[in-house]
Amino acid sequence: MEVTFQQVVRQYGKTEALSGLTLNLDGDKIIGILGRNGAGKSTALQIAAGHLKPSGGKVSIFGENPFNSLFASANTLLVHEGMSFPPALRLNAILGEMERAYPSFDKKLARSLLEHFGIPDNAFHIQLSKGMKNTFNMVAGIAARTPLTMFDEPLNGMDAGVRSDLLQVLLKDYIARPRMILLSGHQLEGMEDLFEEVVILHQGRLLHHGNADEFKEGFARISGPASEVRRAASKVQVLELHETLPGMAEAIIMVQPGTTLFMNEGSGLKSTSVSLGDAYVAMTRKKGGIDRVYADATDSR
Ligand SMILES: Nc1ncnc2c1ncn2[C@@H]1O[C@H](COP(=O)(O)OP(=O)(O)OP(=O)(O)O)[C@@H](O)[C@H]1O
Repeated sequence: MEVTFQQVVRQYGKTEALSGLTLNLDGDKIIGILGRNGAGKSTALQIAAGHLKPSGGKVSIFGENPFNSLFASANTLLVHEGMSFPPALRLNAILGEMERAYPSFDKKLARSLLEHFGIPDNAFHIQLSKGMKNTFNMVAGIAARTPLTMFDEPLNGMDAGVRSDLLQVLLKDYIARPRMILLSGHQLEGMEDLFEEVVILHQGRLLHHGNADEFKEGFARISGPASEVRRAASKVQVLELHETLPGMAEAIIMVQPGTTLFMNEGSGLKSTSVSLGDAYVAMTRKKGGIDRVYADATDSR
């Protein structure tokens, strides 16, 4: 399984959603596709699924251009909130259609999962609540078992119980039948533990691609008395530093692989790990952050 983007550009009028994205993914893995709002994640996934044509560059999925490719459409599935199904079909009939479209679709698994989540299979898709729609879509995506399955913000609107059950079943099914799964999202709780690799997009380009654990290990959060945090931070690359309580501060810093943070005993400093979500947000935050925006906006009054 190989997905490659070479210098891919995608324009929407004057907006450039992808500005020369180059990325190589291969192997059966669960890969997190992360990035701030507007970074180009959905556009990249829609291009990989063959739903959108790039304005420039080359994309290949299983060695083929996915756009208008029957082979690619039978072997890839993009699950997203805007998925639409024929309004006259009940859920059970939609599952029947998916079974015909995807050779590895497991209808029995899909029906059992719908029953578990209390979604009647004689309902129409349009009648479902937002969380139920996304649950149905994700169930269909898991049961399709396409060699490349992509989920774009799949967990929106779901309650915590449904989220954790779906992620558990996704992991179980992936272990039983490995395939390439791309997962994008902002609410990463529960999801980030599944990622073997992470791809971080920023302003339509690739900012980082690598092993998820190694990426996380490249960051640390130090907190404690503000003067001590500033002293420790002066020796390393700091992504973010702000006051918490009066006289106290915390910073997110970059840590070189294989190095240990040296902190004076009795300094009151504490070092903790940084979640994947906090790490990529810190990495892509504008200088000064929201504190600077607020200070600048209110200074002149
Ligand atoms: N149909 C469209 N028409 C015009 N501009 C679009 C369209 N779709 C996306 N864009 C623009 O392309 C850029 C990338 O959007 P995209 O949806 O790919 O980002 P994203 O990383 O998925 O964002 P989010 O996390 O907010 O969903 C944004 O500037 C967006 O406004």
